[in-house]
Formats: sequence, C-alpha cells, structure tokens
Amino acid sequence: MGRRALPKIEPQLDLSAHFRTLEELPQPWNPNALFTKDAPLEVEIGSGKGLFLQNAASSCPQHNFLGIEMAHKYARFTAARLAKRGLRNALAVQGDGLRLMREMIPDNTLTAVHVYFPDPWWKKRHHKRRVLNEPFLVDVYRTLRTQGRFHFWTDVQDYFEATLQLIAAHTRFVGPLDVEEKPPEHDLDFRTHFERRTRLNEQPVYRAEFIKK
Ligand SMILES: C[S@@+](CC[C@H](N)C(=O)[O-])C[C@H]1O[C@@H](n2cnc3c(N)ncnc32)[C@H](O)[C@@H]1O
Repeated sequence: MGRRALPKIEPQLDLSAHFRTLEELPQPWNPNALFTKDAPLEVEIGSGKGLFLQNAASSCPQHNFLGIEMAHKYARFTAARLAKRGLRNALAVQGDGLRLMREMIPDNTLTAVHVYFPDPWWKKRHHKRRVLNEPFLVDVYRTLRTQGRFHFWTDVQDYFEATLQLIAAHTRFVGPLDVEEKPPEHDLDFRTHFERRTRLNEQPVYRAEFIKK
C-alpha cells in the first residue's frame, strides 16, 4: 500500500458498529447481524484505505457494503472513515477475503463483488499468491445472485489478461463489459486510492465488469 503513514484514528471515535475481524462475523452467515437494514450486499476484497467503501456507501444508501482487508491498520482506518461519516450501511472487516468467500458466504447471496488493484505478485513463481486465482473466481461466481456483478480493475495488464482467461475457463460469467473512464470532478473522485495514484501518474487502468446470468 501507500508509503505515507496513515493519520491517527481519533481515540474517542466509536468503531464498534464499523469494525469486525473475520472471526467475529456471524456463523452461520447472517448479514442482518452486521447492518441496521436488510439490503442487497456488496463485498469488496482488499479494501485498502476504504475510499471505495466510503463513496459507494454514501452514494448508494439502499445497499450494504462489506470490505475485507488483510492489513489490520488499513481495516481500522477504513472503519474510522465510515464511523466518522455515520455510514451504517458499510463495515470494515480485518481478515483474509479468500476465506470469507470460501468458508462463510452462501451461494447466490451477493449483489456485487469488487476487487480493485489486487497485489500483482510480479514473479511467475509467486502468481499462485494472487487473490484472483481459480478457486476464488469460482467462489465469486457461486456467491453472486443472478444478475449479480463482478468488478475487477487493475493497472497490471498481464494480471488483467490472465484473470480474463481464468474467468472464461472456470465460470459462466457474461463479459467482460466495457467500463468507461470518467474524468474526476474533485481530488478524491476515483474508485480507489490506487486508481487515483495510477491515474495521477498517467498510467493505464484496465477495467472489467461481469454479470452472472
Ligand atoms: C494494492 S492494494 C489496493 C487497495 C485498494 N483496493 C485500492 O485500490 O486502493 C491491495 C490490498 O489488498 C489487501 N489484500 C491482499 N490479499 C488480501 C486478502 N487475501 N484478503 C483481504 N485483503 C487482501 C492488501 O493488504 C492491500 O491492502
């Protein structure tokens, strides 16, 4: 993630409605125990500093959003971002998103899954550590409802193309659909922090969206 230290979380901020660890999630799966309203659920894997969750939860209050992030400090930072803005339809979870998808989320339940700028693991012998591997993509397909959408963006062309091939070989998704690049209207008008960084560096972003029919 970014090189700059994260700002300190205000000690008086109550994170209890916005932060969980993976182990604290309800088993069997019950999103009603996590959010105030029963609503379509969107999941983001590798939510980083939480810009997507903040923007999505405020612009789409009729959906619930759960972001899972391996790094504890980023997950808590995201929870603070959500708590500060009183976004009760969004939750930051610390833990392994692959386990969340494989072990907890039932079939045909999610409205969308989002993966933005996953760690590239450049060396070929490390490709097996990539989040977008075959079992994960099968889980994305399995957990989405009919008409559910999978969003995947990256700045790594090789990762993008390899993922499109895995999706074609191991799922029945319709896509990739084109996703247009929009000019930002303000300094934080990007899908995620990594999209912001990539675009400010004038590097290309590869975007794909798939639908489960
Ligand atoms: C390159 S960063 C991108 C963060 C954010 N999506 C963005 O676009 O700004 C990738 C993030 O994925 C997280 N991550 C990697 N593997 C993960 C996993 N299995 N489960 C949850 N988070 C993971 C990393 O800790 C890191 O914060």
